[in-house]
Amino acid sequence: MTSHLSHHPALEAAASQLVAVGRDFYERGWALATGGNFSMRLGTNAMVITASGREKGELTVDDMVVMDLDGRMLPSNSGSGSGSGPASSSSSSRARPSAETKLHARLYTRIPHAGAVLHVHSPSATVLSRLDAPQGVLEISGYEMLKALSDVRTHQHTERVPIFSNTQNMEDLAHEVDAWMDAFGSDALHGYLVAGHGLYAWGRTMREARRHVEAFEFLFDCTLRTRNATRHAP
Ligand SMILES: CSCCC(=O)C(=O)COP(=O)(O)O
Ligand SMILES: [Zn+2]
Repeated sequence: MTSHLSHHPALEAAASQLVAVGRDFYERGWALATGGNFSMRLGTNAMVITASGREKGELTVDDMVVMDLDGRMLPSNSGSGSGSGPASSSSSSRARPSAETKLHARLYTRIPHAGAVLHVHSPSATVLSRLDAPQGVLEISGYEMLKALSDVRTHQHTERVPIFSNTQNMEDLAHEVDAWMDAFGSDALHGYLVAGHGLYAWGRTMREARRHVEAFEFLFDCTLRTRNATRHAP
């Protein structure tokens, strides 16, 4: 079966990676039902992102929307983002972009090396984000797995994962993320949590972004298990 992307190999390749990550994260329980969204950068000022409201374990390459980083839908034949203006091809009529598109776009704007952004609704991220919401940050140190995060060289590293309040207003949430990066920088940042909602993580490539999500999931799980064990210790 041909898809509406089949004449655009680079875009189709990115869409295939988004389909694959959706299936994998669904199977791991990190993107159940319609929870989560995934994107990849296309050139300097564009990205391809999953359509809103789709079951993330059942995505197809047609469930993708091409957007510029200012929030305009692009024709899906624009590929590298060279096109601009309102969409004229099938991508606009087939699908609306993720409700969280602004958060992805802001990350690509703020972090020029980011090539993929992954958002998951995993149980451990969701629970920890609620538990530590009052502090506004989750601090993790002492685990060898920290070294799976890019540029981390030692288990003694302290990873500070900011936690933002959840809201349905994505402009407000994007503003909170911006303000945090203005205050603390983004160089040491690999991801952030939204309270009661989930995790955002990114990487230079899809492979690195997936590794970061996996590492965070492991670290969140260990953190929860450790807290549980400590609570039940005699
Ligand atoms: C039960 S999913 C609620 C919306 C959400 O948080 C999410 O990650 C998926 O939204 P999208 O518009 O990208 O499908
Ligand atoms: Zn979400």
